[in-house]
Amino acid sequence: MPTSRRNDGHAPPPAISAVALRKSYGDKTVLDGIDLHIPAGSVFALLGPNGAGKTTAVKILTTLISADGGQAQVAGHDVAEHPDGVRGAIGVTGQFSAVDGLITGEENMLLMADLHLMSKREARQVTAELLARFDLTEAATKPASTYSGGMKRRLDIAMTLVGTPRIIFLDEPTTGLDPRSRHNMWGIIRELVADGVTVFLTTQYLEEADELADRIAVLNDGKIAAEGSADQLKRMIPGGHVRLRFTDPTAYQAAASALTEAARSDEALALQIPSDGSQRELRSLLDWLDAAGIEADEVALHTPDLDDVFFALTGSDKPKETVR
Ligand SMILES: Nc1ncnc2c1ncn2[C@@H]1O[C@H](COP(=O)(O)OP(=O)(O)OP(=O)(O)O)[C@@H](O)[C@H]1O
Repeated sequence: MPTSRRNDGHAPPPAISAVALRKSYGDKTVLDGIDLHIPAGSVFALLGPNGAGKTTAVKILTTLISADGGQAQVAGHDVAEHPDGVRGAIGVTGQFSAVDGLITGEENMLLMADLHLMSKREARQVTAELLARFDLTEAATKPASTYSGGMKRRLDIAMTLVGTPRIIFLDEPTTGLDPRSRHNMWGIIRELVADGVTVFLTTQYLEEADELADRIAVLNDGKIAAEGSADQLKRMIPGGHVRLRFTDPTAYQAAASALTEAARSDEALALQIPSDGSQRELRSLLDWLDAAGIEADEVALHTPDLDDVFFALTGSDKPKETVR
């Protein structure tokens, strides 16, 4: 579910925008002209298969590398012309965390506060507040190397928040976390957005984009293959169907001969009938089965999910076990 707040009905000015952004490594074009328009206070998810260029896009927008072409503005600053302005407005937690394992969580935080030129008193106060907010008070005096993966990610985000950035880049924030830690992280991201922070997220998890993002862009072959809300993307591709499964081969054959538009699976005694998932279509199918005296043992409705969209747009095969 999207998490951003929009109270006044007006489109807020973009927190991040890019036009025709390009980047190549040697003769490999990684970004082939991408446009972005990310309103302040929203969550944007950049999805793409491994190697699609997600991290490259994050690196350009966070001024770590420069683009070969195009323009980008972050927090109103041009990334090429005013990188310091961009850096002052953003927080970044990447796949390579800034956490130093040899020192304690608290010391990591104080170090960060030092980098932000805070007074000792302010540093201690901000550190205590953030450690409490991220449920790290108890572990504060233990070396960060002893933390679990979820605790390290929480510390990483807490360190990012020391400078109260208004725009946060999260490069695969939940990769490698167990489901509980992942859900905790989603809660943290929702809280950030509730405070008005803009979140630019890259993720390999379609469910994560579905849960958090107001808008999702699918990066493929250096271009944005599609962009929209999760619902808009799901509507872009066909794939909704009703699946009928039989145990009686005669009933299966009778249904298969009459329902000519159905895709057959003779081995599984199953039929897939294209459907928009509406009550009307479902009722007419069930009425027809009743009238014909055919009984299916299982009726299942499949509406396209983000997985279908992703696999359709990136041209990759959907793993067999997720085909329903
Ligand atoms: N410094 C570099 N020199 C040469 N090639 C690079 C460099 N950095 C990235 N690449 C290549 O650019 C492509 C995009 O990489 P990038 O890390 O942006 O992808 P990604 O979408 O973030 O992938 P993943 O999901 O695996 O993290 C890859 O083919 C990668 O090998």
